[in-house]
Amino acid sequence: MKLTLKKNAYGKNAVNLSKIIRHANYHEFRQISVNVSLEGDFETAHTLGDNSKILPTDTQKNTVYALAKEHFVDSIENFGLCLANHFVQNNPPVSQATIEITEHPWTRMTFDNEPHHHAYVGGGSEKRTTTIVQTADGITVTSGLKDLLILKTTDSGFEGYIKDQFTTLKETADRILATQCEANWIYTSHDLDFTALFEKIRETLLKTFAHHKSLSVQQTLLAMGSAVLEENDVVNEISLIMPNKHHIPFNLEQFGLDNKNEIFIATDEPFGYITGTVTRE
Ligand SMILES: O=c1[nH]c(=O)c2[nH]c(=O)[nH]c2[nH]1
Repeated sequence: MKLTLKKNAYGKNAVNLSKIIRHANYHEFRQISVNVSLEGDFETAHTLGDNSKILPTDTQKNTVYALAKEHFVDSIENFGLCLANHFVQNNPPVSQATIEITEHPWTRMTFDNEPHHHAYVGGGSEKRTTTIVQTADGITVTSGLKDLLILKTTDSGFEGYIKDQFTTLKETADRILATQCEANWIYTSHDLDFTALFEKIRETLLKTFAHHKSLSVQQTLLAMGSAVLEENDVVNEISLIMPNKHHIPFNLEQFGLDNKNEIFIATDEPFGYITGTVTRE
């Protein structure tokens, strides 16, 4: 029997790095987690144990720290582009480098409307993300956010669905809509103001979620993705993951009380899992 090694990749995950950028009048603090993954001509490492084409993952990790000194100065996208280019350009066996970066946000403490010089508060669950893929054919930049907790207390309903012998869910024209949103969008170029675009796209996602008269998570997901594409020529496609974090009205009638859509059980699991990709025709 002849067996072949198909797709293979290797790299270093969770290279956790923090950086102080000392400006004249304040310290900027950044914290990121980097995954490096290389693909290419690594068959003989698997078949013969010949490591002559292998750049050790330990070296990959060191490269992230070393290049951060000069090159992690603004967006995670620009740092990712620098890393991907380094691995492809300096290692002939590498045909594809994939760099994933997650940024853990820190914001400066503010007292009497004045940001403190060097003290920070963690940014909560939300994280900014990017994935850079570089091959001989080109570079793709996919950016996004994850663990963005958003909720609205009205302008959301869910009615008119299939009912069968197992249906117990009550139709509602007024419910809580809550999700832990992940979004990933693909840029048409790798020469952009990534931070300004991130802020703009995040704002569009939030604004659309807030203003949409939601008949379902599915409908809101499409509205959010469509708004991003309509407002940003430099985005080709966006994928959204919007788990439905249920808040179920609690039965107060058992205590002779009327629940006017005020008291809910917040349930973590199970949760609805709604995903979708919106693209240009
Ligand atoms: O917006 C929703 N979409 C569904 O598909 C669904 N299913 C469900 O039980 N509740 C909801 N809500």
